[in-house]
Parts: sequence; structure tokens; C-alpha cells
Amino acid sequence: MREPPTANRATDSPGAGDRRAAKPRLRIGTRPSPLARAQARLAAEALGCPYELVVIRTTGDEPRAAVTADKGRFVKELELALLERRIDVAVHSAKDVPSELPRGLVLAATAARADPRDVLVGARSLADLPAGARIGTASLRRRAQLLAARPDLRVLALRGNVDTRLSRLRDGRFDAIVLAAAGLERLGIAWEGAPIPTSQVLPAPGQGTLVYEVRADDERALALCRAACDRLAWTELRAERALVAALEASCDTPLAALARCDPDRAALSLEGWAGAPDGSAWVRDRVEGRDAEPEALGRLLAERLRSAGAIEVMRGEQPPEHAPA
Ligand SMILES: NCc1[nH]cc(CCC(=O)O)c1CC(=O)O
Repeated sequence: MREPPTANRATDSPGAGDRRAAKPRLRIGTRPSPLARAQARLAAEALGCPYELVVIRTTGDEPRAAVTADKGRFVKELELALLERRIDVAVHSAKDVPSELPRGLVLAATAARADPRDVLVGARSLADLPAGARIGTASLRRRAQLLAARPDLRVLALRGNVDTRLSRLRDGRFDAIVLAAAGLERLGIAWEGAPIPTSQVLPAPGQGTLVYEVRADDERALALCRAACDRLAWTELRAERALVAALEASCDTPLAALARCDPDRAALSLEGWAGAPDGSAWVRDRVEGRDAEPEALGRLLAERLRSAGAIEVMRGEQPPEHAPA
């Protein structure tokens, strides 16, 4: 479904309305949620070319279905639209994009990365929460790390759009909830709380990064995306995705990772956390290398985590090695 043309004109994309422009506008696909639309608009603006937003509605976006739908499903609907040539570019939150892409599609580039951290909304810090406090999140990765830091917390399921989640907190169903800083920032929502230090909760691989997916043979879309690519975010994403792929992890795996580029030193660091779903054990490690070889760094960290027992720990098979006192 197309957005009304007025919605797009308001963005004032360069060249829009230029009658000499021979090329049709780039069709950028997005899901209908407010966050997805805000992200698609941001990512589209960063491309700096005439575009139109094409909203792809899916059964997974029905309120009822959202409870059971996996994140991969939303990504797949946009990928189908790409393959069927209904859109030219799909904009995704990189953390929702699985390791394996359908044949014929590639990740072309990234927009600049927002704050990759998770934030605690409703409290100033994890230490500030009373014993047994109720924390809302549906993410296994967040749950595992919250329990690793504070085994007394009651981590309760919380799903839905960012707005829905915040209203559940206001309703008093939770003492605090965990959300991505990037989502709140992009929606421009005012919130009370604080970012959680990455030493306590490391983000999901790809968190805070928007990625452009295109057809592998679409030279025009590839060139436009690559020209707008943020090199730091792209390098960090490649390292984080290589780690996930090497550990054969998915969005249901309690695996966290954060790569950071230091362009002055041409250096890249990659930190990873793999834990038991109940937070009773975990493995954490950090490697550093050259920013020219992000995949090698991802594989190196995967090997080290694997040797330290990450696979068994993530399956909840190993007795606690680093159980919090
Ligand atoms: N799981 C849904 C999702 N996918 C991406 C973001 C946030 C934006 C981003 O990480 O780029 C969110 C919301 C959240 O986790 O709070």
C-alpha cells in the first residue's frame, strides 16, 4: 500500500517533481508501525534521492498476531516485496535481520548508528530497583542479562509497539521496562529512566543500526545505498553479524554483541556475551583488531566464546561458572 503522495512531498526529497529526472523514484518499503515508519523516513532521507515510502502490511502487524509472530516474519514480508519488485529498498532494524538472507537479496549499506544501548524506563538503574521488582521485556537476551545482574528480579513478558509497552508501564503492571535507546530516540518520545551500562546489559547484535536491503542485481539501488553508507556502522554491523553467524545464533538466542570502530586508530573492538536463559551462567569476552577485517574479528570472538563453553551455556546445559554471588 502506498502512502498518500502528500506525505512524501512533505519530506522535500531533492529532485522530487523534477520533470527532467528520467529515473523513477526509489520505492522504499517499511512496516506500518510508528517506529518502522520513522526509521524508514530517516533512512530514506539519508539516501538523498527522490523516493516514496511503500507501507507493507502483514498479518503479523495485526494486534492479535503480534503476540505470536516472530521478528523474522516482519523482515520476510519486506523481502517478499523486494523479490516481487513491489519495492526497491527494504529498511530494517539490523537487529531484526536473520543471518541468512533469501537468494537474490543483499544488505547494501547502513545508515549512521544511533545509541546502541538498552535503556531502563521507570528506574534510574538496576541497582535502584527494589528486591523482586517486576521488569517488562520479551527479549531472551535482555532477560538473561537482567537476571545475571539481579537474580531476584521478576522478568515478565512485554510485547507490542513501543507506545503499547510504555502504556503498560504507566498502567503499573511493571516497576520498569527495558527498551532500545534508538527506538525511543527515533520516535522522539520523552521517557524517564537511564541507559543501562553495556557492562551490565550488552545490546543485541545490530542494535541501533538501520540497514538497507536490496536485490543483488539492482545496480541503481545498490549504488545509491552504498554512496550513503555510514562506514563505521557498516563495519560494526559486519563484525557483529559474523559473530552471530559463526555461533549459529538467532534472535531467540541469549547472545549480545557490540562492535566499536575507532577510525583514528583504524581499530575495531568486538565484545560478546552469551548466557543461560535464566542468567545463571554466562561467558563474556572482547577482542580487538583492524577495522579492515570485521568478519575475521567476528569469527575470532565466536571461536573464543565457543571454547569457553558459550554453546552449552546458551542452551542452559552448563552448571554456573560465574554465578553472581
Ligand atoms: N525488537 C523490536 C525492535 N527492533 C529494533 C528496535 C529498536 C531500534 C534499533 O535497535 O535499531 C526495537 C524496539 C526495542 O527493542 O525496544
